[in-house]
Amino acid sequence: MSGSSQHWIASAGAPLRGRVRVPGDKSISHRAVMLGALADGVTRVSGFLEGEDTRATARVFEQLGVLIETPSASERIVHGVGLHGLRAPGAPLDCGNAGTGMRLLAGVLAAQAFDSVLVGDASLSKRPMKRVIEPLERMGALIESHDGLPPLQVRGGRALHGVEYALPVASAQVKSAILLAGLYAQGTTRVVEPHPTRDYTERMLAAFGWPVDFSPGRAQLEGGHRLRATDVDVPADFSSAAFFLVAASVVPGSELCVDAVGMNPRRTGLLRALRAMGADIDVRNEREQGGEGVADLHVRYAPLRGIDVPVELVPDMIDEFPALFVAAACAQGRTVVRGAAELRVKESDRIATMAVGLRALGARIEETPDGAIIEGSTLHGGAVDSHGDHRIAMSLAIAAQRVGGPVRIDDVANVATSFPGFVALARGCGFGLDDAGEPASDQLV
Ligand SMILES: O=C(O)C1=C[C@@H](OP(=O)(O)O)[C@@H](O)[C@H](O)C1
Ligand SMILES: C=C(OP(=O)(O)O)C(=O)O
Repeated sequence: MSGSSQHWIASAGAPLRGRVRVPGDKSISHRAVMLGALADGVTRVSGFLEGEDTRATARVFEQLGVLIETPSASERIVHGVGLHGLRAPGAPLDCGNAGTGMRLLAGVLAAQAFDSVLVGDASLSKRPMKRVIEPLERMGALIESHDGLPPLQVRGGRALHGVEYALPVASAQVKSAILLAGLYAQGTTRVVEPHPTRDYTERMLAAFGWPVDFSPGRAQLEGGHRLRATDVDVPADFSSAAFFLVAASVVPGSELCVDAVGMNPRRTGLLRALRAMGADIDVRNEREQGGEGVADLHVRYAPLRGIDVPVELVPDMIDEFPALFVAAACAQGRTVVRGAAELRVKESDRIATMAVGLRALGARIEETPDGAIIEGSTLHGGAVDSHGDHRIAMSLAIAAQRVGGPVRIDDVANVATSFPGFVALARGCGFGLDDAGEPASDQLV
C-alpha cells in the first residue's frame, strides 16, 4: 500500500460540530473472525470493521476453509469449523498491512496439522516477527522467517506444550499469539506482561466458553477445551474516535459528540492524557455493548497545555501517539513522550514520520530514541507524507485544521485499513479535507 499516489488537500475548515459514529473496533473485529472460525457453531458478528486489515483476516480464514457470509455491510456470519477443522491453504495467506492479523495467525497456524505461509504488504514485511516466533518455538512450533521478518513459513504437525512466558515488550499481539497457540497446547500456558495490554483475546475466549484466568498484566489457560460460537457486537473503535477528540480539542469553537465508543481501560490512555492537558471531554451515557463498556464522548474546544505523558499510559494509548503529537504541537508549552520506542516498529516509524511531518508544518519537535519533545507552535501549510501509515495521514489532517494555508498529505490510501469513510465523516462535521484520489492515468507523467 505504501507509495500510493492518493493524496489529500487539507486546510482549516469550520469549527467541528455534530455527532459522529466511527467504525467498529479493529482489534475486536480481527478476534471475532478468528474465534468464530475456530468455534463449534455459527457466530454472528455485528459492527464488524469493513477495513482492509480485518477483511484480510476474514479472507485468510476463507482460504483455510471457513465459510464467512456478509449479509450486509459490517455484519459477518462465521460458520465455525471447530478447533481442528481448518484446511490446508492452497496458497500463501495474505495479511495485507495488519500486524495484528499476522501475529495472531502465527499462533493459530503454529498448532495446525498443515504447513502455511503468512505474507504481508511492503510495510508489514518490515515489521518484527521474532517477538512471536521466539515464544511459539518455545512451545514446540517451527516457524521460518527472513531473519525475523515476513514471510513466515509456519510448519504444521508439531505437538505444542504450554509455557510460562514473560513478555519482553508490552504487546497484546504477542500475548494473543501465545494464548491462541495455548488452546492447542498440552498443559498450561501462562503469559506475564511488563505492563497490562488490551485484554480482548482473554475476554473473547471467555465469552466463547474457554476457561481463562486473567487479570491486568497476566493471563493463563489450559489446552484441551472447545470454543462455542457466540454472537459478537463490536463497539466503535476508540483509536478512530481519537482523531475527532483531538480535532475538536484544538479547533476553536468546536463541540462534537462521538457516539458509542468502546471504553476498555486498556485503550483509553489518550483520554486521560488529553484531560491532563486541559481538554474538555465528558464521558456520557456509559453502558455495556457486547460485554464491553461504551460511552458517548462529548468534546469541546479548550486551550491545551503541554505535559510529561506518564510512561504507564503508553500501552493504553499506543496507537494514539500520532494524534497526541498533534495535540502537543497545538498546546501551550512542552510535551514530553518517553517509553514509547514501540512506535518505531508500527506501520511506519511513527516517531520519525510525525517529526518530519509536523516540522514541515512549522512545529518544533525533537525526536528521542523512545519518544519526542514537542513544543507548542504556530503551524503553517505545506506538503507532508504519511509514508503509507493510516494513523499518520489522519493525524496530519487534524494538524491541517489549525493552519493558515493548505496542507497536501501524500500516500493516504492506507487509511482504508482501519477507517473506511474517514474523509466523508470528517468533512461532515466541518473538516476542510479534499480527497484528491488517484490521479487519472493520463495525468501521470
Ligand atoms: O492486539 C491488538 O489488536 C493490537 C495491539 C497493538 O499492537 P502491539 O501488540 O504490537 O502493541 C496495537 O498497536 C495494534 O493496533 C492492535
Ligand atoms: C499498529 C496498528 O495495527 P497493526 O499492528 O495491526 O498493523 C495500528 O492500527 O495502529
